[in-house]
Amino acid sequence: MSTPVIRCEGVTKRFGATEALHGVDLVVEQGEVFGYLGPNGAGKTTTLRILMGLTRATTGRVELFGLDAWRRRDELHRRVGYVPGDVSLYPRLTGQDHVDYLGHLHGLGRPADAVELAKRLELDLARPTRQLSRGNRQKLALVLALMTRPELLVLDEPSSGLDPLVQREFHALLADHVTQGGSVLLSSHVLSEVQRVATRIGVLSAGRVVAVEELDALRAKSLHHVEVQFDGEVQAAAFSTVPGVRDVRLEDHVLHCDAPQASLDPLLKRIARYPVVDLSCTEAELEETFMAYYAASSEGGSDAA
Ligand SMILES: Nc1ncnc2c1ncn2[C@@H]1O[C@H](COP(=O)(O)OP(=O)(O)OP(=O)(O)O)[C@@H](O)[C@H]1O
Repeated sequence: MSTPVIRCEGVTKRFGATEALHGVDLVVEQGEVFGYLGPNGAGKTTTLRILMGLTRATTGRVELFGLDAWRRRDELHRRVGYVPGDVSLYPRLTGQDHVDYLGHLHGLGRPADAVELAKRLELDLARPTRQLSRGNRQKLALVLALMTRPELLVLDEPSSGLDPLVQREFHALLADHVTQGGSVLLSSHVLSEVQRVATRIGVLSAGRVVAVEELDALRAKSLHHVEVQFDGEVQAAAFSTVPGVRDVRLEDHVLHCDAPQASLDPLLKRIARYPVVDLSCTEAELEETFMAYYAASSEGGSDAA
């Protein structure tokens, strides 16, 4: 197997009395789009800053392409494009000035890619950055990260300020990056932001990775809302005992419950034991499935952690 693009083992990070990370293990393989999910304060930004060599892990092993993320950070910066959550730009310089400066640092001259990328994201490179909205600053940071054609993109909540059409183009850019052999780590506090692009997700809760899952596996667990009207009295226990079925409620002979795909067949067989008047079954949003499985483990991931 090839060397992972990212490998974290037992990573802890202490800020004085606060321990932000308590033994993070994470592996991202080449060609993956990995969604790093967690509530505010869970430690996502801290992990990303450690990966970028901007701060040092208190303990543990952190490697990019098999190289130590802290000791080899200068060399690694040339291979990684990073978009932080709070983009810092020179206020008086235009987007094009930033492009030219970074192009010069990377020995790229005047990178034509940047103009094309800006066009795709509908960004005007001629304006001084102090005039740019939050979304446009994010777009410029993305252009700057992508124009050097990095092997890995590390993105901290990258699309939160982008409108839906631009988000679609942004996802297409990520897909192009992966087609060309690149990899992506993107953090977010909502699944909906990463579900269209990520192939795997890791869930960070209060400084610990509590789950890593293929997105397809999460889809297979996808909850269905089931509602059944019976012709007479039934007992909740008849349905709550079906494995996987959750949140069983009975109101006036109407059953409401949630069931993952795998539980639908046994649940329907149980329902069929009673006279049914009406029935509906609708698939929940993936975000809802995600919250149902991980909300409990994500509680307590606040800034007070
Ligand atoms: N420089 C610092 N000094 C002290 N505490 C810090 C520092 N940076 C982060 N923390 C603390 O570490 C924890 C994790 O913060 P971090 O910013 O990594 O979380 P996050 O998951 O990125 O949250 P958000 O989604 O709100 O950006 C928080 O409790 C935060 O207050």
